[in-house]
Amino acid sequence: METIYIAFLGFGTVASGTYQVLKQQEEKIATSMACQVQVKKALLRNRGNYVKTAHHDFELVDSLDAILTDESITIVVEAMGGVDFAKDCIEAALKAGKHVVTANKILMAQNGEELTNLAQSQGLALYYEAAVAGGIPILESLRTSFRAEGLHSLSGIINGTSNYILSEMTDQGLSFEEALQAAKDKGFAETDPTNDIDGLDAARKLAILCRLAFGMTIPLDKMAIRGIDHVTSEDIKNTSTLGYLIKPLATAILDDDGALSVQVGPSLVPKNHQLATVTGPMNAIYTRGWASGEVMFYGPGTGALPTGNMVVADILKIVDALVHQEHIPALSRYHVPLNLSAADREIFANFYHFKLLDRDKGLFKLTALFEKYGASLNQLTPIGRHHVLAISQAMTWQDSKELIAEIENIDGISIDRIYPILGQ
Ligand SMILES: NC(=O)C1=CN([C@@H]2O[C@H](COP(=O)(O)OP(=O)(O)OC[C@H]3O[C@@H](n4cnc5c(N)ncnc54)[C@H](OP(=O)(O)O)[C@@H]3O)[C@@H](O)[C@H]2O)C=CC1
Ligand SMILES: N[C@@H](CC=O)C(=O)O
Repeated sequence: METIYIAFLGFGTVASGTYQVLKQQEEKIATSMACQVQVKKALLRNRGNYVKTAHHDFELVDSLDAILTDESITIVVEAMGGVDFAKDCIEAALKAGKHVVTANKILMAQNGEELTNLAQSQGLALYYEAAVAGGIPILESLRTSFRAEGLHSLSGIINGTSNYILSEMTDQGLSFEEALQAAKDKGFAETDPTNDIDGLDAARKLAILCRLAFGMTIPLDKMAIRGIDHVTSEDIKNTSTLGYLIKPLATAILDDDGALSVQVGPSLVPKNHQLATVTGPMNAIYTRGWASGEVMFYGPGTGALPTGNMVVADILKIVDALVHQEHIPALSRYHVPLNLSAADREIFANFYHFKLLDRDKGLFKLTALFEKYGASLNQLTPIGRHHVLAISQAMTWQDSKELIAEIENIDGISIDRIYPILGQ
């Protein structure tokens, strides 16, 4: 039976999960693929950090060349993270004629198009299923199962740390700081959790999703990105009384003219919506399409085995094509020129949390202002003595900012919060 050899670049959480799946399912893989898949080498930066307790049957090497010049190695798995060195390694591996699998979301969000083009020009695979929502096979589903679908929108909970933090604040009454510490203790958060909290991690994953779902490559500076660190327990309580949960959502909505609106940030999800059931560190991607209707993909967004399972799926896709001498399909969609919403990051609906210091005077002025912007105060609920919550439909982000600026100038009102609402 033929053997296909692979090499790891880095051997941390994802690589060791990948190795574990390959070893544990060795027989099943060999039988179903009519081919054996074996790890031959792993590039390590610091052998001292390598966990010796794990049994391994591959060679540990210190230089990339030891992998690139080994002609028996067909597939390179980049599992180091970071941008510059990882990019150099992937380019070098492709130029050396090796197929590449990576879980690197930062690199694939930033340089995905360029690297995919390089792989395609070489007739090689560059697969990165594990880069978005770790254990959920969403990218391949978008590429294959939704090939003929015209998606209208995609909303995802694609950062497990921020979902865990907001869930703990909602369900256990923890403060933001307590919930963040718990996320660190449980290993969901990155070593430096800044990008989990400020929305950048989810924005990178959304950029990758949009390439596969809508064919558009979106630079991160064109997205409206907000973090979850300003969410307070009071907001959670107040919005809950109105029937909403605050969730870390990444959303892309395509309008009838083909313009995409993209945003990431804490958003209000009606309690009876499927995305409201996605709690703790779990991830989900909810799509609405012309033909498929509503579909939700749900699963773990992180962890050695779930993520390793997706890396193995990418490896086996390549193995399958090699064994059957088939063309290697590119993990990309037809390219559509970037077309962001004319209204610049339109938000379907907004939620405002006001403190009316002088209730009667404030309310009068607030209603007049909303009228001026063509928005509606369609849910106005006093909470406590001076709090009022209001929801206005379908405002643009630019209008929202202007409205807020005007509100802040009114005596007797202080605006505390603004949250978008998941489009119904
Ligand atoms: N963990 C998860 O659940 C998920 C991770 N990912 C992505 O997968 C990738 C890997 O993540 P993860 O496994 O968690 O990271 P880890 O930190 O656990 O592992 C990274 C490994 O790469 C090694 N490494 C880093 N830089 C170099 C280098 N210059 N040369 C050689 N080896 C190097 C590290 O070595 P050393 O020990 O010396 O630092 C370590 O062994 C990242 O891109 C991450 O974003 C994606 C989805 C989920
Ligand atoms: N820190 C990330 C891990 C996976 O990408 C998250 O919390 O989702």
